[in-house]
Formats: sequence, structure tokens, C-alpha cells
Amino acid sequence: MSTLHFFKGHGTENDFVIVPDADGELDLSAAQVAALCDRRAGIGGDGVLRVVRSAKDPAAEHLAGEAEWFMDYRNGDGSIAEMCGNGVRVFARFLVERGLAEAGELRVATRGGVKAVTVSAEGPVTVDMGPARLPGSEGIGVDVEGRVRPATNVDMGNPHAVVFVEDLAQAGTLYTAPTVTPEGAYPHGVNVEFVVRRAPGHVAMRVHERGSGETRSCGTGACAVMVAAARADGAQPSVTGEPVTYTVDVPGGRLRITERVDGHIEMTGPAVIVAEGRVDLSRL
Ligand SMILES: N[C@@H](CCC[C@H](N)C(=O)O)C(=O)O
Repeated sequence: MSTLHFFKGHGTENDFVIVPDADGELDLSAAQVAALCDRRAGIGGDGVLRVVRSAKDPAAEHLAGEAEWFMDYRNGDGSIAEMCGNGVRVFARFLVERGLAEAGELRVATRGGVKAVTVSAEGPVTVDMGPARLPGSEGIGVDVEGRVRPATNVDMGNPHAVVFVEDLAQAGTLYTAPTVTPEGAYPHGVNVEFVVRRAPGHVAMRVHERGSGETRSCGTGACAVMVAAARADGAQPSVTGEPVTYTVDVPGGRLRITERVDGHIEMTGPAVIVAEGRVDLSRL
């Protein structure tokens, strides 16, 4: 019997199975990750966060001097993604609650680089996501109710296509991935955000995540949405010298996203650990 000690946590209901593996002894296959994330036959989650010392994982050993811990993030289907914004906030909360790091500012290694995360004792968790990249949106579109609308292509370390709609119901069921054009625009897949405006500086979104399907929140997605909305509103802090903050509502709660004058995107929201248990991997 191979028993795995796990925790469960979420950030605005983007939920994760957290697997402590300080010394990098676990080799979870994609099938095992998918089985853990299965909401009926497994624990259930949008993804898995393996908590490993940077020095003990080949993907992060080069970052060990900057960050003691590496977030090995996997999507719900077992695929690897470069970055998970809610995941890194939940990961930092876990480190602090388990006494593996002090509250305050700490650094977490990810496949998207080292992220500075600020954890308050009971309150919100803020992550400096670094700058967004807008590699060009020419020709990129998302099918909305049978009609292709132009989308904003935003890279938050992982890829996003952001499309504005009048009503979030226009996103449809999202049981399957939205159609993004042109075919092949995102050879490694893409996260798609549907956005409505609520008020100046306030938007709401739904997301279909690459590798996880529709989720209740996506941190990198909320940052991509904020940047797309800010640019559409003519706001660019690096030019105006004024930071810009947006409230982004997601089905699972609310995130506050600030673009600083240096271009870095900061995301703030709740992150909680809600359960702990053991699972027999051979039964999944
Ligand atoms: N939920 C995450 C994003 C997870 C990765 C994404 N599905 C991808 O494949 O890029 C977040 O909070 O950012």
C-alpha cells in the first residue's frame, strides 16, 4: 500500500491537492495527478501543488539560492503548467501554516521563476506575479455564441486569451474548451477568459483553464484580464507613472489586481488550507 499524506486548500475556490514532498522522493505520474484531482473517485481539485525543496528537484535546483521551496504545479489532467497564481498564494499559506516559512514576505520557486509572496497571519495573500507580456493579439479570436470576437493575447508566464462579452452566460457551458482562432495560434494550449465590465476599475470573469476545464477562479487569468481591461481603458502605469488597481470578480470570490509603475502585477486575495488526510494511491 502506498499512502500519500495530503492537504487541501483553495484561493477563491480554485482548489488544490497539496502534497508535501520536502526531499523530492515522490514521482507522481500524470495519471496519478489526474486521479487525485478526480472529484468523484479521488480527492478532488483543479490541480496538484507538490511542495518540494528547490534543491531537491531538477526543475528548480538552479533557483535554490533564491527560494528554499519549489511549487511543482500540475493541472487537473496531470499536465504541467508554467505558473499558477492562486496556487502560489495557497502554497505560501501552506508553508506558513506548517511552520516551513515565516509569515511576511517569502520567495517561492516556480517554473515561471521566483515569486515574492506576502502572507499575513489570517488575512489575504499577495503575490508579485512579475510583468505581463502582450505578445500581440493580431488575428487572435474566441468563438462566442458562434461568432468570433477579437481577443487579447496576454502572457503571465502561461498563455491567456481574454475576450470581452456583455454577459458571462455568453461563455456557454464551458464543458469543452472554447474555440480559439486561428487554429494553431497556441500550440501548447491556452486559458480562455470571458470578461464583463461591472463599473470603472471593476470587472467579472469566467475562465476555461487549459488542463483543468472551467474553474471557479484563475489567478494568472485574473491578472491577464486586468491588463487587458486596463489597456482597453487606456491605462498604462509605466507611461502615466500611476499604479492602476482593478477588482476582478470570479465565480469563487474576489481578487484585487494592481499594475505597478514598474510593470509588475500584484494579486491579492484569500488563500486557505481546509483539510488534511491520507490517501492510498493504489486505490485511485
Ligand atoms: N489556476 C491557475 C492557472 C493554472 C495553470 C493553467 N491551467 C495553465 O495550464 O496555464 C492560476 O490561478 O493561475
